[in-house]
Amino acid sequence: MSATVAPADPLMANANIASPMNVFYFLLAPALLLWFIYWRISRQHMLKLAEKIPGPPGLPLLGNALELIGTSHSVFRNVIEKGKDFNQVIKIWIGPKLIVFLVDPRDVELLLSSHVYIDKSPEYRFFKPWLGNGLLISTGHKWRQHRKLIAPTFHLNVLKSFIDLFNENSRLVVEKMHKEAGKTFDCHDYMSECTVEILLETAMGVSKKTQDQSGFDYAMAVMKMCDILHLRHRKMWLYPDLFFNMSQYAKRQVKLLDTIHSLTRKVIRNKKAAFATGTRGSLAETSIKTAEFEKPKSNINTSTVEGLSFGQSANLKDDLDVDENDVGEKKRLAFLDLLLESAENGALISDEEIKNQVDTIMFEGHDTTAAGSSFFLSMMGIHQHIQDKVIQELDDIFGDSDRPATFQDTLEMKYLERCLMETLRMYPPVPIIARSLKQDLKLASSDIVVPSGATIVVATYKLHRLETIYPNPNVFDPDNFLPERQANRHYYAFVPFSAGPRSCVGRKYAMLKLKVILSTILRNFRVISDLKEEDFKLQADIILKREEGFQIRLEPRQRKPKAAKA
Ligand code: HEM
Repeated sequence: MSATVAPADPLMANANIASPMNVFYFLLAPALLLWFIYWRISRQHMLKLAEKIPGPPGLPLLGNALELIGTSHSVFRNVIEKGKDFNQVIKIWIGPKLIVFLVDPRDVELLLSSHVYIDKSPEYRFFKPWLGNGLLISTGHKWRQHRKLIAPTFHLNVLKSFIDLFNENSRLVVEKMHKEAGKTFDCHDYMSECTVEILLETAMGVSKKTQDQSGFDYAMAVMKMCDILHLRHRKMWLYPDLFFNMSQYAKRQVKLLDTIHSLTRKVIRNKKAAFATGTRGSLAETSIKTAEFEKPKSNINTSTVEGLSFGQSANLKDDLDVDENDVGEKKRLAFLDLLLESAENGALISDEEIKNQVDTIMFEGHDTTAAGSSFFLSMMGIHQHIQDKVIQELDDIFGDSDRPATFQDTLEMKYLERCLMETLRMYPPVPIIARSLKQDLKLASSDIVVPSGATIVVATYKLHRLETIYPNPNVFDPDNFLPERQANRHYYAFVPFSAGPRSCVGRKYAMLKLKVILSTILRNFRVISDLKEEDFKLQADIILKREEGFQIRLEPRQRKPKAAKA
């Protein structure tokens, strides 16, 4: 038997029905419905245009999201496999998010050469706590202003003055590698440490002489921060800040960022004090001795593909390609010094922004070069006949001397340069470049219009392996970068450093540094790899790497004296 108990006071019953919670739920349902209708209508344009873009089939609501679950390597392999059926443009859905991949150089040109499509995709926000509004993620007026300020600090004339530091650090890494001789080891650790050390000295002016424990801690923290960022890109459940902040990685990130930002602030503080007391020279270890600038010999650097020496496709000019004379005496300053001087003169950039820019350079300059050099050494280890030719070239330049490399020597490393470019073709350290579209983009290769609101991606890895552009694209062939072959290719068919207004500002720096480090290693060792390229387990979190590490062996080698000239 059950009894229904009537409320003693009917007024109380009405009050319960109209309680704030009930009103909230009562209004929530129609509000959600209205929002959903608005959301659907606002996406009509995108959905309509997306229908015309080819892509693999997906599931309702989830789209292709399930294909991005698995180990980093299996996801990479899966994506490459699925992409084989599409040679111009591919669409995927990750839930409600539309992502469009470009692989045709004409479309890539349209996107990268534009001054309109310069906004980075939302995933770059993971970098925010570290890099703030640095060059990599900023946009609009701020980005333009800072890019204009920073590009001249990477001018070749400035970079030439770093050669001694590149040599010194290369010598140190060779010394350290000697203890690995004969053993199989992961060369990435060595390349990583060496590049951070070089950046500390060249970008921030923290010299080894004045460096204390904080310099070492900083280098370690930069490397570990990169690991956390990679991990966050790999694990989708860590995408929302809410979940990430609850994870152990967030706590670790806070500690690492404390180490990193403390040193950046300290260096900026010291340099500013030195500026104020007029003792800048002693602290700014990287200041430039203009008298040391060498002019290249007239027969060098005049080919139609001269840009190659510095990682650019033929005929592609950007804001790093100003004439030597365009960079006046005042601009011949190292990175941090120039930024501080600009701030001193009341310009454009606050202390916080300077910190963001220095942190950005440290991040961008580190992992990319470490991956590029490790892939290069792996390639040398696998392709012995190609390594023979590089070694021959180096012996022709240096003979049995162990003198440091000069800028002039780096220009003569033509074959090594081709091997480096071929490495960047097959294993571009930045395997995709992503933008957020704020306006529709009509493609050049077809009638397709990519709608605003989509994330648009240049699939560099795939672009660099198109059979229509590179015959035998999966074969390591440095002759792909012979001047005549390069001249006959679309100049947006090779974009390891991106291109156009948002191209890599450190391109020339990277090429010069890599030539010095890699030539120094190959003047001292022969590289051997027991693994073949088919064994590589590639993973592309942010930077392309090998899941199994970059395993190589080194054997000390005897340099040959220069052959007597006839
Ligand atoms: C092999 C080495 C390198 C490769 C392959 C590489 C590649 C790239 C690519 C593809 C971009 C465009 C990224 C995007 O749009 O999402 C980029 C941007 C950038 N890179 Fe590099 N990079 C390398 C080395 C360096 C070095 C050594 C530095 C500094 C010392 C540097 C500093 C930067 C900066 C500041 C940007 C942002 C530029 C802007 O948005 O205006 N990079 N890099």
